[in-house]
Amino acid sequence: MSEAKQYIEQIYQEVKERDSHQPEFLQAVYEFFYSIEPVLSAHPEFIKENILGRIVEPERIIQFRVPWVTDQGEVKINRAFRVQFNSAIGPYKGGLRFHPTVDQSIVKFLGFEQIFKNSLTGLPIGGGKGGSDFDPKGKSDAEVMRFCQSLMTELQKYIGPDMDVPAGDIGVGAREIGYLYGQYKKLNGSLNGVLTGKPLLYGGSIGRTEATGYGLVYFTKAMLEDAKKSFKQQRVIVSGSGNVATYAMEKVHEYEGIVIACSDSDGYIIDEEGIDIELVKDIKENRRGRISEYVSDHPNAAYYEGNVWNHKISYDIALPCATQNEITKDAASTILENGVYAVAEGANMPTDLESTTLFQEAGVLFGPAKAANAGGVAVSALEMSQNSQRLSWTLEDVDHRLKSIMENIYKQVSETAKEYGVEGDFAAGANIAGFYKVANAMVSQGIV
Ligand SMILES: NC(=O)C1=CN([C@@H]2O[C@H](COP(=O)(O)OP(=O)(O)OC[C@H]3O[C@@H](n4cnc5c(N)ncnc54)[C@H](O)[C@@H]3O)[C@@H](O)[C@H]2O)C=CC1
Ligand SMILES: O=C(O)CCC(=O)C(=O)O
Repeated sequence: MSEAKQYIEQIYQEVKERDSHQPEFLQAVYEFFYSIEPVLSAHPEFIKENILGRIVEPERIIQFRVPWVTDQGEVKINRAFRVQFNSAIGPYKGGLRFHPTVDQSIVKFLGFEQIFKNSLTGLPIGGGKGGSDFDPKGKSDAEVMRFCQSLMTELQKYIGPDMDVPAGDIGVGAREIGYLYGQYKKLNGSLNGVLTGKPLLYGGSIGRTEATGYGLVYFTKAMLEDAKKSFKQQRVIVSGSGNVATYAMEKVHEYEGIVIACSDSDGYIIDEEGIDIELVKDIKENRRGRISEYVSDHPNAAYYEGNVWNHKISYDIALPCATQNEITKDAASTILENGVYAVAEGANMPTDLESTTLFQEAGVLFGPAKAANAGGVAVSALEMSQNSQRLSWTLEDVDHRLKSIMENIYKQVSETAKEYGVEGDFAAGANIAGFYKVANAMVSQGIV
C-alpha cells in the first residue's frame, strides 16, 4: 500500500472513532478521501504537515440555544450551530440551514464540502456553515422573525465581514436573511457585508437569488459541450422546487431544454408539456404551498407521492437540487434505466458514493456538487466585494462573471482529473483541485 493510502486510512480511522455519531460528516469525508490519493502521492509535504488530520477538524464550532415565543405565547427552544471550518484562504463563508434534521453532523458535512467548493471558485473565501433544527414550515412571518432575532442575538458575537459571512440554504431565503440582518444591524450598526443574499434594497447583489441554479446550468452546459452535446430539446428532471431548483429550471428552459418534473419533500409533478416555472415560483415563494397544488392549474400534469428519482420515464439529464442522499443505489439504477446520460448536483451531496460510482461506470457525465453548485457562493463573494466598495454592479456584469467562474470551474476539474490520471472523473478532479489550493495555503501559514 502506498504511503499516501496508508496515511488516508489512518486519518479516516481517527475521524471515524472521534465522530462515529456523525454519519453525514463521515460520508462527506470518506467520499473526499476516496479520491485524493494521487495529490498526496505527488505532494508528500501534505502528509508531513498532517494536512488531512488538520483539515477534518473544524477551527471552531459554536452551538447555542435559541429561545423564542410562538404566536400563542408558548416558549420554544431550538438548537443552532455555526461551524467555522477552515479559514486558510479567506473568511469563513457558507449558508445557514433551517430544517428539523439539522445537527452537528449535517452542518459539519456541509461546512467540510464548503471548504473545497469555495476554493474552486478562485475567490478568497474559507469554509463555514451553520443552521438550526427550527422548521419554518407552517410558522407565521412573526414567528420566523422572532426566531431569527433570537438566533442572531447570539450569532452576532462570532461573525463579521472579515471574519465569517453567513448566507442562506434550505429554509433560509430573503425573508429570513432580512430578519437576521435587521437584528445584526440593531446590535452592531450597519455593516451590510456581514451576510449575503440580502435584498437589493440594502446591499444585496443582483443575481444572487438566481446564482446557484443558473450556475449549475452554466457548469452543466460546459460539461455537455465538451461531450458535443447541449440542452436543446433534452428532457430534464429537476428535484426540489426551492431556490436552486427554480432557477435551474429557468435557465434550462432558456437553453431550450424541457423540464418535465420537479418535486418537494412530499412528492413530485410530471408535466410532459414542460414545467410552468412561474406557477412553481408562485406556489413556493408567495403561497408557501405544496407542489401538489400545481395540478389544479395544469390538469394534464400528474402528481405522485414519493421520490421523483424512483419514477420510470424516459429522459436525458438529471439535476438533483433538493437535499443530501436523495439518490441512493436503487434510484440511481432507475435513473440509468430511464436513459439518463448526464447528472449534475445542485444540492449538496444528493448522490451517495455508490450511486456516483454506478453513474461513472455507466459512462454518465457526472458534475459533483462542489463544482456544479458553486455559483451561489461565488456570487455571494461578489456581493461581499460590492459591499466593500459600496457599489452595485449591473446584472450583466454579475451574470457574466458567474458564467465565466462556472466555465473556469469546469475547466479546472476536468484538467485536474486528466493531470492526475483519472480523466473524466470530475468528482475526483473537484476534490483534488479544491484541496490543492487550501493545502498549499495551510502549509505556507505554518502549524496553526
Ligand atoms: N441556496 C443556495 O444558494 C445553495 C443551496 N445549495 C443546496 O441546494 C439544496 C437546495 O437548497 P435551496 O434550494 O436553497 O433550499 P430551499 O429551501 O429553497 O428548497 C429546498 C427544496 O427541496 C425540497 N426538499 C427538501 N427535502 C426534500 C426531499 N427529501 N425530497 C424532495 N424534495 C425535498 C423542498 O421542498 C424545497 O422545495 C440544498 O442541498 C442546499 O444545501 C447549494 C449551494 C448553494
Ligand atoms: O452563499 C453562500 O455563502 C452560501 C452558499 C452555500 O451555503 C453553499 O454553497 O452550499
